[in-house]
Amino acid sequence: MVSVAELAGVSVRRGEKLLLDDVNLSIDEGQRWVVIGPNGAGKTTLLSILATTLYPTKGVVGILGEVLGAVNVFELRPRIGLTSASMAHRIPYREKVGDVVVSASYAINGRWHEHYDEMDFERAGRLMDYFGVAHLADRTYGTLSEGERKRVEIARAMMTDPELLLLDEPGAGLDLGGRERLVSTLNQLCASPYAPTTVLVTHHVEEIPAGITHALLLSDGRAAASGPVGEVLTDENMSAVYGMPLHIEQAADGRWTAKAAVTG
Ligand SMILES: Nc1ncnc2c1ncn2[C@@H]1O[C@H](COP(=O)(O)OP(=O)(O)OP(=O)(O)O)[C@@H](O)[C@H]1O
Repeated sequence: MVSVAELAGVSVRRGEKLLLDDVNLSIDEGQRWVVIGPNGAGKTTLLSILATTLYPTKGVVGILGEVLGAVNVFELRPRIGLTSASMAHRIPYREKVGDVVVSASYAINGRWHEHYDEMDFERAGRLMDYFGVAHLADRTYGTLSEGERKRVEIARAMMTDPELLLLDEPGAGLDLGGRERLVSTLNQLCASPYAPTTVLVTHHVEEIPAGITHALLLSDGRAAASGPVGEVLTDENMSAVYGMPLHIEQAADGRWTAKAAVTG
């Protein structure tokens, strides 16, 4: 197995607070991970480390064969695709959708005078097609619905053909239709042998695509459980982390549901 990310004894401290506390994690090529846990558990902090935008206070982080702190992160970042609320906020509202996607090859927000090859435009076109936003190529990003934006952001994150794809709460703020379209897109992506190793952060088990293979359950900065998704998303683990009796189920089509367990 080729390692894509390896965290050994990783802690992040800010003042008195431990945002991550001695986290160990090993992500291999081809795996599809979900990171789940209550508000403030450290999910975004963990994703920022994987995105190389945050360094740990303690511990060692290996990403794509390089050690964080001993590598030029600007060379590493094009190999990592990221969608997150803070990335999305940096996309100019007046930028055309086609330019939002193609400009990822220069790792910039907003086109200026860069030169793009025909191949860049072809790839952007194929990705917009794949994520169902090709018809929006000439619209400005600011005029899109939340669901359309999320799919454009994922197409953009895939533009550099990343080896690691990080998706931070892509379902946040979507209505039922938008969420279902997104899950269906992610199902397709996770099932593809050509898709990069993926790490998805979500609050809702209903948003976990069927092809997810592994899960990390974070609680108060610590890894409460990690490993194959079926072994991590159990009634016992989820109830302990959320502090209430929960019942978790995976349907035959791979979709997960969670609800309060009926007691008494
Ligand atoms: N600079 C900072 N100083 C102190 N505490 C911080 C700082 N940055 C983040 N935190 C705290 O660290 C904890 C983890 O934050 P993080 O955003 O990683 O959690 P999360 O699991 O992504 O949360 P959510 O589900 O609410 O998005 C939170 O309690 C947050 O308030």
